[in-house]
Amino acid sequence: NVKDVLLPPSTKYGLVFDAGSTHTSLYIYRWRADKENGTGIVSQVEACSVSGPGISSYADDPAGAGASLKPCLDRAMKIVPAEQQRENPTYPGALAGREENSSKAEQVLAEVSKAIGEYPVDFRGARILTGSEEGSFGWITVNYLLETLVKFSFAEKWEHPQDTEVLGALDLGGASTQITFQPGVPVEDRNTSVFFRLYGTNYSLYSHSYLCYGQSQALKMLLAVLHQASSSPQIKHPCYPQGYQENISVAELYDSPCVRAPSSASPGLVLTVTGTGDPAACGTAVRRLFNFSCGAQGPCGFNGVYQPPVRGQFFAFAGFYYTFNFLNLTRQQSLSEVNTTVFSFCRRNWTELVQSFPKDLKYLHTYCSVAFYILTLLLDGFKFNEHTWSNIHFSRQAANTDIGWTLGFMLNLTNMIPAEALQQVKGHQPGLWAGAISFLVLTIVAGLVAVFLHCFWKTK
Ligand SMILES: Nc1ncnc2c1ncn2[C@@H]1O[C@H](COP(=O)(O)OP(=O)(O)O)[C@@H](O)[C@H]1O
Repeated sequence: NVKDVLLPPSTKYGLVFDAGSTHTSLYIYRWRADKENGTGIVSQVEACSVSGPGISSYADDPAGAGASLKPCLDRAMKIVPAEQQRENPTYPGALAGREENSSKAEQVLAEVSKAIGEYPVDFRGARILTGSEEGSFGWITVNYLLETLVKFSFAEKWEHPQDTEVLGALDLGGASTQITFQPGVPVEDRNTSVFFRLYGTNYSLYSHSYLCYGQSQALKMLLAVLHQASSSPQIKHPCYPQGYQENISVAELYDSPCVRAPSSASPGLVLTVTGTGDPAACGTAVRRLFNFSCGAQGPCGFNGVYQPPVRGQFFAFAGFYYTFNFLNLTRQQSLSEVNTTVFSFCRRNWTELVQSFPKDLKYLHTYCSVAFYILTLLLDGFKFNEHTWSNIHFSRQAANTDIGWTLGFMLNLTNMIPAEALQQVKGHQPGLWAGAISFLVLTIVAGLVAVFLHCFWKTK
């Protein structure tokens, strides 16, 4: 078995931080050499949520970012056996985000590295992931976890993993969204082309990350569009439930580069946003966030970005999952059933919603907007249609492990998915084995910070 051969001789742990635009988590992974029990595949032990918002919110308080990680690091130290912390104390680190040269991001990174340095782990430094890496590592995670499922369900296929169709990955974060898949045609635009050689097989992927098209920023853009269409500080919001009302200042609404404030707007002005619960108008408003015309340069996603037609099965996770899960739409319902559910949800009034879902108040007012946003993004943006719709699997987890970039990042860092076919390495290059295994022994910490807000603040 491919994966068995690569395993370290005992249980190892890897820690990866994911500091997103809206939240931060520490993922604790474990893998073992034990053939009978789990055949050495990586599994997630725990995902610890750092209290408070994403580390990126700490751009003006880098020390606070370091301190915010401590409860999760303490938790990890309880899980990873003490002797392992000292014997195998290497934890590579990384920082998820966009702009490597943002000085604020660097400061946050430095503080975070300092905080991790106080723990008995060998921290290898954090770095910022590009949007394309975020998409690609998500794709590796999905396909690593799904291969495992194939192994157990379709032993035959496992013998010939190259016969198994890889899955595409759809990730909806707070600030950006990524689409990554293996198209049936050559990728014509080098900027969106990603190449991997895994287990001796070549994968030529399409991957693109759309900045500002994550869930939180999209909702902000939507509100800005509605504000600019209204001539008064009273904004009617067709995607918010009837009876829902909130106030937001012009300064808060335009605090990100995803939305450009009109010159006439005075920052101190407070806007009153009132829900009208009108699904048809909501759909129309959401479509205004996109430019769907492709121009002359061939197939595209949206805003003129090249994209070959979607192909194969897809996993849609993070923001794609949360809202669809809330609406009970993660069971492969048909597109028409999804539309009916979303329309009728959008017509429910706020008082009734609050009574029905008292535990979901944090996001309750957003579910209609986000449902329309997801439908528009997938159908008009990524160009799924009523036939390919059924190829999208809305999931948070596979094999008891959260789907996101962190696992793929760790697998890549620890070289757990080798580029070359295993027989070759095994048969002819024992030295590489020692190298691979000792590298595995150097466990992990990784990941920090989607630096959106920094970038935003920096560009301000
Ligand atoms: N339970 C939930 N219901 C609805 N939306 C959610 C829920 N949890 C998180 N979100 C939103 O989903 C989006 C994506 O989440 P996540 O992938 O954690 O973002 P990031 O990593 O960019 O912080 C964010 O905008 C976040 O606010």
